[in-house]
Amino acid sequence: MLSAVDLVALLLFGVVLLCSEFRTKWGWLRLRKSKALSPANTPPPSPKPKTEPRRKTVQDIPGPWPSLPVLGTRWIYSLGVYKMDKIHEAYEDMFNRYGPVVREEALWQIPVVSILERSAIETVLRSSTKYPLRPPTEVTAHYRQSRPDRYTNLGLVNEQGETWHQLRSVLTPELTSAKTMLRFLPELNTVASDMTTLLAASRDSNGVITRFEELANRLGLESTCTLILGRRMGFLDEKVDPQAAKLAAAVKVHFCASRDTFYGLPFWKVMPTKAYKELVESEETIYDIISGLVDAALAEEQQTAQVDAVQSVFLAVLNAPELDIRDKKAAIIDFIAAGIQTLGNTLVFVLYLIAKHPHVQKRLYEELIAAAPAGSPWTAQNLRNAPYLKACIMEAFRVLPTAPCVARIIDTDMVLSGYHLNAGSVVLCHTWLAGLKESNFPAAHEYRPERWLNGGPGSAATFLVLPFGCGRRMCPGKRFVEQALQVVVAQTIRDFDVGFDGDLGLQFEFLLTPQGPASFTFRDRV
Ligand code: HEM
Repeated sequence: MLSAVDLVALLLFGVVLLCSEFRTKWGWLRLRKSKALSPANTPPPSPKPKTEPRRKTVQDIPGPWPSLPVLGTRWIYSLGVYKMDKIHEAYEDMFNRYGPVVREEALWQIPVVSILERSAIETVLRSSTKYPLRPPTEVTAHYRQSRPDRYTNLGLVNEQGETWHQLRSVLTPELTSAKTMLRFLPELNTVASDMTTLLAASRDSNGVITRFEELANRLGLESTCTLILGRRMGFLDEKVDPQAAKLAAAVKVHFCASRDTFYGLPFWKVMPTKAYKELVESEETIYDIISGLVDAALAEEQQTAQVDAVQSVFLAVLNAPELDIRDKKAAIIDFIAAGIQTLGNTLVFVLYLIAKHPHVQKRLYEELIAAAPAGSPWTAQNLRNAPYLKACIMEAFRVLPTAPCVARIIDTDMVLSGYHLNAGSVVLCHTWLAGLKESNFPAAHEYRPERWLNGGPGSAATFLVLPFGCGRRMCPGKRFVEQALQVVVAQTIRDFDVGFDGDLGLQFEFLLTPQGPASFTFRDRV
C-alpha cells in the first residue's frame, strides 16, 4: 500500500518527467519561436490610439472547455464527449458549435487550432518555407528514440529541419520520378490482373465478397512491395498469406494506437499504457516482417546481380552513400508500411462511390473499353485517353479522402479568420470538411466526377482537395498511388459490374477508414 508521502513523491516524479524530456516537441519549438518574438527581443510597439479594438489572439478562439491544467482539453476524447473512432464527426460537431476556427489544447495546454475557411487554409499552406514543419507523431518518435539499434533518426514522416531535408533529398527522388512510374507500369498491370483474378475467386455464389477491405489491403501491400522491393511477393495469391494478414493487422493496430496516444490523455509519457504497448508491439511486428522481406530481397539481389527496371527504388535507397544501413532499412520499411492501408482504404472508397452511382459506372466503363478493349494492357497512352477515370478518382478524394486534414506548425506569425497566431502554433487545415461546403463546391455532398472535366472546378480545388498534402512535405507516394489506383480501378471496372448494398460506415483510425466488413458484389461483364 502506498503512503500519502509515496503518492506525493510519485506525483512529483510524474510532473518532473512531464516537465523534462517528455515535454511535447512542438511545445519547445513554440516557446523558442515565441521567445524570438517576445517583447525583450522586439522594439517596443508604438503607442496605439485608445479606440483601436484589441486584436484577437489564439486565446480568444472558441473551443471545448474547460482546459485542464497540464492536460489541456484532450479529455474530450477520453471521457466520452466524443468517440475516439469518430474523431472526424467530432470536428464536424466542433465547427458547428464554435464556428470556423476551433482551439483545442494538447499537453501543457499548447493550443492546436483547427481551421475550416478556405482563405485561412490557403494562407497556411501557401506560406510553405524551405523546411515545412508538420507536427510529429510523438509516440513513434518516442519509441524510435528508445531503439538506437534500429533507428538513427525519427524517419522521414517525423523528422524536421535539416535532417528531414537530407532524408527527403536522398530517399525520395527515385520514388517521385515520372520515369520510375513509367517503367513500373507493365508490372502494375500484372498486379492489377492478379487482383481481378483474386476477386473472381473470392466471390460467393451471388458474386459477393464480404470483407473486400482485406483484399484491398493485400493489393496495397503487394503493389507497394513490388514498387519498393522490385519484386512480386505473392500477397494476391488465392490462399491468404499469413504474413500479409499479420502485417496488415499490425499496420491497423499501429494507426489506432497512434490515434489513441495522440488524441487521448498523455499518460503513455510516464508509463507504458495499453495504447503504448500496442504501438510498440505493432511497430516491432512491422519491422520484423518487412525487415525479413528486405533481407530476402537483398540476398536475391546479390545472387542474381540483376538490375531490373522495377528495382530502381530499392537500389536507389540501398546505394545512397550518405546513409547508415539502419536509415536505409527504416526508410524501406516506412515506405511499405505507408502504402498498405492508405492505398487499400482509398481503393475501397473509390469503388464504393462508383458502385453507388450506376450512371457514373456506366460512363466510366464505356470510356475504359474505348480506351483499352478487354484483354489489352493499360499503357500511358490508354490512361491519357481516360479523363473520366481520373475524374472519378479525384472526386472520390474530395468526398471520402483517406487523409482528411493537413497539419502544419506555422513558422511565421499570421492572421487566420481574424485571429493572430504566433509562429510555432499547430494548425490543422480541415481540407475534407471545407471541400464539403456548398460555398466551395456546388452540390458539395454529391459525388459528381464531371466537375473535374474541362479544366476542373477551379481555384477551390487548389488548396481544398489535397489527398497527398502539399508543398515540400507532400506525400512522396503520390505519383505511384495515382497510377496504381488508375490501373486497378480501370481493370476492375472493365472486368466487373461492381455493386454495394447500403451505406459504407466510416471510422477514424488516424486515417479515415471504411468501417468493415465492406460487402461488394462483383458480377462478370457479359
Ligand atoms: C492513398 C495513399 C496515400 C495517401 C492518401 C497519402 C497521404 C499522405 C499525406 C496527406 C501526407 C502528408 C503530406 C503533407 O503533410 O503535406 C503523406 C506523407 C507521406 N507519405 Fe503518403 N499517402 C499515401 C501513400 C503513400 C505511399 C504508398 C508511400 C510510400 C511509398 C507514402 C509515403 C509517405 C511519406 C514518407 C510521407 C512523409 C513525407 C514528408 O514528410 O516528407 N505515402 N502521405
